[in-house]
Amino acid sequence: MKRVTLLLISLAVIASGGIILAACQLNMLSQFSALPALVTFALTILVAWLTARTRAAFARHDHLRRQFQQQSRLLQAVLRAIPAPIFFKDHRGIYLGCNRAFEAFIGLPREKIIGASVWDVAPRELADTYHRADSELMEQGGQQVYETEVQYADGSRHHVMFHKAVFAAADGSPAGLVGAMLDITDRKQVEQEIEELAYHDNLTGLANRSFFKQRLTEALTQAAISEQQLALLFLDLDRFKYINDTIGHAGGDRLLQLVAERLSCLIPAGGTLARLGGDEFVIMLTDVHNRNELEHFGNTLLKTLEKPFLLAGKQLHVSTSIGIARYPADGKDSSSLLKHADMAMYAAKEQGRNNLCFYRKRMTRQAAQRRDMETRLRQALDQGEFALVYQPQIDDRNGRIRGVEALLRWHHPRRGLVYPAEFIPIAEETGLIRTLGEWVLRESCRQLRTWRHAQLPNLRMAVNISGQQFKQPDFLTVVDRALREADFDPARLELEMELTETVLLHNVETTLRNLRGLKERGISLAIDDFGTGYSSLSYLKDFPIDRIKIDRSFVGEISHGGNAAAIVGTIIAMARSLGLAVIAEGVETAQQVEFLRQRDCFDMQGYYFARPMPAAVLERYLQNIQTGKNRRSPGLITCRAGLS
Ligand SMILES: Nc1nc2c(ncn2[C@@H]2O[C@@H]3COP(=O)(O)O[C@H]4[C@@H](O)[C@H](n5cnc6c(=O)[nH]c(N)nc65)O[C@@H]4COP(=O)(O)O[C@H]3[C@H]2O)c(=O)[nH]1
Repeated sequence: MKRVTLLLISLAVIASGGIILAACQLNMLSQFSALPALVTFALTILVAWLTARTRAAFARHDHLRRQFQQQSRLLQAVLRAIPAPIFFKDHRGIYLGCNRAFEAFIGLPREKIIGASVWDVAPRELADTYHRADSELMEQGGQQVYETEVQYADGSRHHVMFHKAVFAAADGSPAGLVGAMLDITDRKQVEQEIEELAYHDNLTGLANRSFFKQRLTEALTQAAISEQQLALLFLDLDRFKYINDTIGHAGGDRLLQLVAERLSCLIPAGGTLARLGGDEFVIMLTDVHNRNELEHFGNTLLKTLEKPFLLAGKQLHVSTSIGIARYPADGKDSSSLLKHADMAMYAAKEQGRNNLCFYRKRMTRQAAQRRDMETRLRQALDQGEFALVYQPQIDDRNGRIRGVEALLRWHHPRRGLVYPAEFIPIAEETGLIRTLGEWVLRESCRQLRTWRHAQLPNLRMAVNISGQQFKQPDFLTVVDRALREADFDPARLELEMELTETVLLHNVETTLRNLRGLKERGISLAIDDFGTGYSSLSYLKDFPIDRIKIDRSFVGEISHGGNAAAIVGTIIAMARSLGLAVIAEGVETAQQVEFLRQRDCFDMQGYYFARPMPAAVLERYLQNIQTGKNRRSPGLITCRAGLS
């Protein structure tokens, strides 16, 4: 019993770390025990081994404790350094810890957060949402990621992405969750900007074409389900290109913004306004009941845009053309509706602008013809389908032909004779006018040379030059080539141009250089269609013009009362005071001739005297003049309309 007690004491001493003491005690034990020395030795070894292990265990435990403390400090430092709010909660949703960023988000110190629930730190509604999300995660396990907008304690709002994950207890059961909130406000902003760019027009802030098409497609689906009507109004500002050239691009942009603002105020609920590009706007109206309602709305738009715009302290008047297409009558999908509204808008322009027009099926046919004309026009020159006709210009004092105006005709293989009003605008749009214009210039010069060789009277040749040709930097080279080829006296060439502000303002330097160059060559210049459009008096003074042509629309109205007679009288008086020659075109009646005579305007051109005629017919006429057969009245110079 005594031995056993001693042994136990030894072991206890060894366990308490006293290895030498234990060895002494074992020694003592061996002294007054009867245990053999070998057993004593074995016991001593065992005790020593156990002692070493115990000490190692103590040391390891101590090391682990220190390591744990160090790691814990490191973890705290890492958490503190992370700018994103981080928190952890137990399975009941009680906060176990968080970092500084989370304290800033909640607006409470860590001590107050730990031990609290989400309802203690967030407004009730938000707390409910967070709790729902947390419970879901705890039930399903794994991870949870979602985006939401949150308000920080300082009042600032942020877009955040929550990343949450469940952590497990030692037995593997879910013990709680850890969450991090990544601030994605900047990314959201960039995304929004990209979306803005993708869906909105950045000049006006309105929907752009692709967004509009998307909205339209959705609205069409809806309209099909609810069997409702829908309408598109396609708006295009009249003469916007001219306005843009006149007031500059910054002014043009500002005008478009003002137009967008005015239109925005008129869009009813459910409607969408978009800018498709340039000066094209489109409005979609849903739940449309009848045509009258649309017409009324369209007229309101026209009137609203008619009111002057204030730009850089100046009033600017614009007008608009509107085309209307309806669902389901005029198209069932977004592309055809847009196309048809666009066609109707073109028709509105053709009908004199500042107008609205509903789509009709024949417009599709006309558009196809126009496209066909565009294609054919490109080949027509090579195929020799163009020809010039010549309309005499008369000196009414003696009935002599002073000159002729060369007018272009297109002998279309299927359609027959096509007049310039139909194809010149297309040639101008497509740029083909440059080649065509050069051909006209060369052909008219060549014709004049032929007449000279045929000993026919000296004539002046008036050739129409499009603004586009005139703007070309190599325009003078083209003129020189035509003159050289025809060995032609430039003094007998008169170039007629509609010198609109657009032509003159666009690239003023080239325009002036070309005008001076023509004058240096002795070519005279006339302003065509004077009084219409935007020809302004200042050009008469600033540019080297020789002659103005009074537009036939005024001449035609002379005897109908109204302003036309006064305008014609004023143009003649003004031309005279500026020392310019003047010719009246479109003279059709004896009254008109008389009116012009009384105002000392003797240069005339018009059906009263002669229609435009092919060169061969004109030659016969000129020969008759020489032989005295056509001396009586200028009115006798006739030509069947079919020839013109
Ligand atoms: N109602 C009426 N009309 C009359 C009368 N007398 C002449 N006309 C027509 O008036 C137009 C006069 O030509 P414009 O003012 O230069 O107007 C021309 C001109 O601006 C343009 N054009 C014609 N040929 C050319 C060309 O070779 N190049 C360019 N760039 N334009 C051309 O096309 C316009 C129309 O030419 P056209 O159809 O040949 O029409 C011609 C002519 O046939 C009349 O008494 N009554």
